[in-house]
Amino acid sequence: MKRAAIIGGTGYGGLELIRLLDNHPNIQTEKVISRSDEGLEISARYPHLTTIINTNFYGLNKEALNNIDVVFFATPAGVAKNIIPDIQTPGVQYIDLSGDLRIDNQAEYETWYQLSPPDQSLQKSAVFGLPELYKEEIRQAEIISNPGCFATAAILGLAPLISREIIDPETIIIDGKTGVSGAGRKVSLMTHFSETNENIKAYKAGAHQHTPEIEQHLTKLAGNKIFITLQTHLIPMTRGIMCTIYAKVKKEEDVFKLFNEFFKHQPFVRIRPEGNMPQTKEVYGSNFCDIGLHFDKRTKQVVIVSVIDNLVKGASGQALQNVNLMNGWDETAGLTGIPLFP
Ligand SMILES: NC(=O)C1=CN([C@@H]2O[C@H](COP(=O)(O)OP(=O)(O)OC[C@H]3O[C@@H](n4cnc5c(N)ncnc54)[C@H](OP(=O)(O)O)[C@@H]3O)[C@@H](O)[C@H]2O)C=CC1
Ligand SMILES: CC(=O)N[C@@H](CCC(=O)OP(=O)(O)O)C(=O)O
Repeated sequence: MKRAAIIGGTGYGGLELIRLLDNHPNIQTEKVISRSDEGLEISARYPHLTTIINTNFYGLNKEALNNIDVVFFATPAGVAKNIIPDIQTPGVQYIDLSGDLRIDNQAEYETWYQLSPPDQSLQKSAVFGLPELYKEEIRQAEIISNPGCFATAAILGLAPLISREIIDPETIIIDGKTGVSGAGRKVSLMTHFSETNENIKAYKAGAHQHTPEIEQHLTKLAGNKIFITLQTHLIPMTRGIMCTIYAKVKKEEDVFKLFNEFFKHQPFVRIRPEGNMPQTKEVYGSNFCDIGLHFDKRTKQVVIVSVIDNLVKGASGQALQNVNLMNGWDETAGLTGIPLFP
């Protein structure tokens, strides 16, 4: 059994890791780390874990990471980039759920995250953990930069079309919608019940930090610089992300065949038949990304709907999928649960 430590274990990403690791045959949660709840019994903070997790939160210090094989950072941007250089030990695997190591260009990181950039050699040593595009690199990695939630749904929805030059990249519009757990557990006006319930709000117009991440990977697929338009919306539900993506087709092809072919060896991507668009509930609690497509012959517009659970494929499930690959385990280990429907 490999032993995992979760830094930021009081947050939603950390809690989701605890839930998923509990069902894993090869790795277990050894230490859950929190600055605010050090010493407290985990089930006292989270009664849903009563009789399941019988340990206390550890503080954030080097000793807490002794005899640990895999360290997950379920912490805000700005944390992992500063801690990893201090603690990095050969043979230990590090998975960062934040955006710290996702952006290749330091100036871009500074602009979009409003933080000083990570050390360049650290950033370059991290592999972007999107298994559907980078499986072989992930198998060799020691540090994983786990993708953002909107970025996961958007890149998977666009990758087949971009790599085959089916669409005009200048026409890409990504309309993203997320449930409130995407903002984490910290309290804020953004997710205040009375301002979220029966409401929908567009946020981070022209300023969403997943924009450069999506552009970076579409650019790699295309071989030339791609800019996209991304507008995110907060909607009154707990989990789930839907990216509805629009683009102009420049080369007509059977998009269903193309998507099925592109993802045929990817266990967590499911392509819907013609006319069948996925709903967030159909992936709730699971590591699936479900994709539906419509091509309008009159307008030459393709519409792609890509849904994930932000906490699973959008964060902790994808992190575990990466750990499975890094250790040569079955890619789906611990991730085979059926979505919770309804
Ligand atoms: N929620 C989501 O759907 C997704 C989240 N992510 C990313 O995953 C990461 C975790 O997100 P999420 O769990 O939602 O966030 P939360 O706000 O729910 O939790 C973050 C946790 O990090 C800890 N923390 C905060 N500041 C620091 C610090 N300076 N040093 C060490 N620990 C700190 C806190 O624990 P404590 O104070 O107890 O130490 C807290 O429990 C973030 O980077 C987020 O952007 C990525 C994709 C999707
Ligand atoms: C509702 C809400 O605020 N969602 C967050 C989701 C991003 C996230 O969780 O973090 P990363 O940037 O590390 O991927 C947002 O849109 O910024």
